[in-house]
Amino acid sequence: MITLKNVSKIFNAGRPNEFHALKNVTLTIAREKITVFKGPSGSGKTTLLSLIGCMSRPTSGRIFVDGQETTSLPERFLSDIRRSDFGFIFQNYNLIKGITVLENTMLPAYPTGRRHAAVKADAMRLLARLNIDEKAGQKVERLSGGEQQRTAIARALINNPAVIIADEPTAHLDMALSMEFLDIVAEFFGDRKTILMASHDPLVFEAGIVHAVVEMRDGSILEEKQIP
Ligand SMILES: Nc1ncnc2c1ncn2[C@@H]1O[C@H](COP(=O)(O)OP(=O)(O)OP(=O)(O)O)[C@@H](O)[C@H]1O
Repeated sequence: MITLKNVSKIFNAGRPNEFHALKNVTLTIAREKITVFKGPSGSGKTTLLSLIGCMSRPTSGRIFVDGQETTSLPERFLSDIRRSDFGFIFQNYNLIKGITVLENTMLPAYPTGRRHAAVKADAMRLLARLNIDEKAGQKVERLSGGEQQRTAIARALINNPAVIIADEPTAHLDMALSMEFLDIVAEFFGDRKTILMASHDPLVFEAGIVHAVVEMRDGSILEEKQIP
């Protein structure tokens, strides 16, 4: 379970361009469920996901991941948690050009100190399950959009994190590939992982696999809907 208590984020505090991106957000996110954050551009979805994923810190408020308060941890513990507990799928995939699908998939595992051969075997297994193992040796810049997405999914899974964070995962995909992404989410993550997605895309927030939709507006939560 992930809990946020009175979480606020102010950018450029004390300057003329001070901006309150999140205002006193209190929220409980169920474990092993799929939660989608929707809302207009600028409503705070990405800011919220980056705070939950320990990529930045709130200006005030507290965040707990499975009972552990992440907001009080020093940076070096925070980066350990970020690596072990969270997998990230970014809107533009953030794959590293010039290296292969396999190397991109293995990257988040390097700082964990796991044996190279074991990580490679896991990466190849994931790529095979995602039906992209034939491209393992190919540099990522030559992949199609759907293949880049599947590489990003494999990379997000390599450390077997409990939580997957996907920010606008279908933004660059056509309808068929967006549906494929949702099928992969249902098949791979099912009820074993906590999935948090930010999306404008009705295909995502109206998908049958989604358990909760949190609607955001101007840095606050407008509505929280549990889908039976
Ligand atoms: N580093 C920053 N400095 C200043 N303002 C920022 C910074 N990061 C985000 N913001 C502002 O905070 C607000 C919320 O941004 P955020 O990216 O969380 O919105 P979003 O709901 O994810 O939007 P989108 O759907 O367009 O991705 C925006 O107005 C944005 O300009």
